Amino acid sequence: MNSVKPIITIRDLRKRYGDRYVLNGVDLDVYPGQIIGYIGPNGAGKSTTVKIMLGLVGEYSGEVSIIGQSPDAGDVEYKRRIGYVPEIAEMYDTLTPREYLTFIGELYGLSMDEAEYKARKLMNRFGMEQVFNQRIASFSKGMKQKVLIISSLLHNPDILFLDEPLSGLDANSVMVVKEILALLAASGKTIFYSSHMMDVVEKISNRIILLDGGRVVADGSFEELKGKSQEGSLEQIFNQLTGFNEHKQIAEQFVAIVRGEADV
Ligand SMILES: Nc1ncnc2c1ncn2[C@@H]1O[C@H](COP(=O)(O)OP(=O)(O)OP(=O)(O)O)[C@@H](O)[C@H]1O
Repeated sequence: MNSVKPIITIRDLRKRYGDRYVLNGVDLDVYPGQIIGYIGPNGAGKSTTVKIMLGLVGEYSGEVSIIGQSPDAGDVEYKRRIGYVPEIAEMYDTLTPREYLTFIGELYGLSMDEAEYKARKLMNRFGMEQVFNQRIASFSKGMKQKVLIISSLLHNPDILFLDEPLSGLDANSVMVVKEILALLAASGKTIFYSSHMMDVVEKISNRIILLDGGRVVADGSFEELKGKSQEGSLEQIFNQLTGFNEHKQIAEQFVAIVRGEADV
């Protein structure tokens, strides 16, 4: 790995909202071809880090370099080499996939014909040829998710940022998308995968980064993380490393309150 240059470098990244630091000195080197499972408790700072890398959040301290460029340098050229699937997407429901994907493709520098041609073919691969000209508003959650995945890949990006990309997908589609990610990584693309689905992260990532309280608290392959912990599954390792073991107690109190049985 060491002879290859990192495609993403982060040094002592800090970010605060008001008086509160949500990132407390994050250091990372990410190499081409890696599938990074980026995990951490709610509010750990995962989205904030990704948004900083995408240039969507500024006013941070430390160094961030994506494909040799700083997101806050004002140069948007590197963004053409990035794809992004947000967790909650602003999709233009009144548009059809043909209109939406052509529009996104053009934003990324494709010609209209090229974008439409590619979008149609990708939609067909997802079994959505019949709805290419239907309004997105009428789509199921999984169908919308597939359109989003296509929109992030139309321009053949080098780095892909994915936030819960399998959300809403059926079991068959999950298998297809996991395979797509593995093939993309094998061809040298870098994938930054944020998810709370530990079983999926455990299987698809070749490197797992655990963020807690705005700091990287674990970084390594699943096997390496397992070696450092007494626990077996990534879910258990996550619980251990984030110091959480009261799930039963919280659940019992919650249900007792729901049932009107306890005053906790
Ligand atoms: N625009 C903002 N203004 C103020 N605080 C914010 C803002 N954006 C994020 N935060 C805070 O920063 C912290 C980290 O948020 P972030 O969304 O990065 O967490 P996350 O790890 O992605 O969480 P989740 O797993 O729930 O998506 C949270 O405490 C959140 O409330």
